[in-house]
Amino acid sequence: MKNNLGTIQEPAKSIPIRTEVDVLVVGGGPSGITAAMAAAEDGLRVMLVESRSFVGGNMTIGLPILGFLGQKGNQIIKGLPQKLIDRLAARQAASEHRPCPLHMSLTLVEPESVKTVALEMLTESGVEVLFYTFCAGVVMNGDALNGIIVESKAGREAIMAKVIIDCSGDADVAYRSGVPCEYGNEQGGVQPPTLMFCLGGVDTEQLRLSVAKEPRTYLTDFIPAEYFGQNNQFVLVGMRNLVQKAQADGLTLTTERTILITGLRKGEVWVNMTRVNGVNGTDPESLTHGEIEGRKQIYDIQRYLIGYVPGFENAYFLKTAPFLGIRETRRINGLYTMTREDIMGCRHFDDAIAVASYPLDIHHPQGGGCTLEWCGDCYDIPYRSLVPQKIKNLLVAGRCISTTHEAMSAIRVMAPCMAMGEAAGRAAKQAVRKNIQPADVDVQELQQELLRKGAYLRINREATV
Ligand SMILES: Cc1cc2nc3c(=O)[nH]c(=O)nc-3n(C[C@H](O)[C@H](O)[C@H](O)COP(=O)(O)OP(=O)(O)OC[C@H]3O[C@@H](n4cnc5c(N)ncnc54)[C@H](O)[C@@H]3O)c2cc1C
Repeated sequence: MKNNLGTIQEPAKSIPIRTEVDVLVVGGGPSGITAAMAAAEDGLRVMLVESRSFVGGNMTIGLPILGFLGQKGNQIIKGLPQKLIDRLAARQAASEHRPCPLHMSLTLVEPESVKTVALEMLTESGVEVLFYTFCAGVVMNGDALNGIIVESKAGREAIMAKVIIDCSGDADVAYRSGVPCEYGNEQGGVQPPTLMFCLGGVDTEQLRLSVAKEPRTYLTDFIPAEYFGQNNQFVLVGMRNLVQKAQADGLTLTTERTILITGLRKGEVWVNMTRVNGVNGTDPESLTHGEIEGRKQIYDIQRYLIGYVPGFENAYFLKTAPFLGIRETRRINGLYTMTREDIMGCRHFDDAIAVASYPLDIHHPQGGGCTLEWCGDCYDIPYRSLVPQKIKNLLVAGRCISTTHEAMSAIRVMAPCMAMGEAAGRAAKQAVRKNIQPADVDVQELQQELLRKGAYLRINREATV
């Protein structure tokens, strides 16, 4: 509460039950899409509730998918996430997994196609998708959930489910049902959000060849200049000297670095350079401030790119992303909390359900800086980090699983989020079939199923085909 206006008593009332399902997935971002598809694979009744009018979450804001390849160059995310990429690639809407010295790999996707193709795959899997519906509460039964309460144009309704998978990114279901959650670092600071935007008319050939030929003028972070000589689709991070020059010339730029992502369409570049520190992604007033401030920053960033960066001379504004990109909010306390040491120690877990390799990548909650640290190989994501404390029939997948602030900065990228979603969906399916709780799922059986279905794990057990 930010004011002293007090509270009112909302009168208790009966609300209709919209439907009853076996598995309910809340949130249709990278983790929710694969969670729902996996849970529905052999006939369970699965519903996916999404507050927006499309699926994809942050896959629709102009970002490359990071995390398919590991630091040694091998592919570590396969299974359903790869199936989505294959389907997109068949429509020229995804690139191959391109190696990148900074990000390990990037997989470019066309945001509008993500919305269409992911929705097609969900409906083909038999998932009932419900758009324009926000999960606003929970229906508790002791330490279990009977369902959730949703708000929509139809008013307030309940959706009942045997197992719920929270893929909201913000742990909305977990938080509302009383799972203990953390927020940000020790001082409560979270990574800042970014309103992505897209420019057209960019000569990306001139951009990359300028960097390759004049590395001292166009200094890049971590990615050697030769890389740009050899790759025509890329993420460019750096040119700090140009940002400083533009700032000295009077432009307002809130980040220290230039971050550009080539689009799949010729001449398109997505810009990841707005930053609004201090936004709380779980508070509408703070989110609104983020949208207003992010939008305000675009004008000077555009002037900077056109005035200082080669290839942007004829660039023009195309569009902003459909919403402010939120990097970090709540994280659940689960049966195991992943730490920085797990990431940097390339830790193996007996209950591994996914393998990731993305570095620790913290956009500082204050200032415009960023810290990156690589472990040199891969680390496992344990099943226990998807199982929340306290509430029985709930699983969590995506960026809000049980990690520290630092570990979250590594596991948050979209390929591992999709792999977690697939594992959570398969675990939920097993829980419903056996009438057991997610915490009691036979993890070896889950791992076998993941391997059989094409996922990648570092365990030696052979998949029984
Ligand atoms: C600016 C920015 C840059 C990034 N850069 C990259 C990058 O380059 N590559 C990369 O791989 N990753 C990147 N990330 C990280 C990555 O995008 C996210 O961590 C990842 O998308 C998280 O996936 P998710 O499924 O957990 O959640 P999300 O992608 O956030 O999806 C959550 C979904 O749930 C829905 N939802 C939320 N609450 C409710 C509710 N109560 N009821 C119903 N629906 C709800 C939302 O509408 C959304 O569709 C970046 C993130 C940001 C913000």
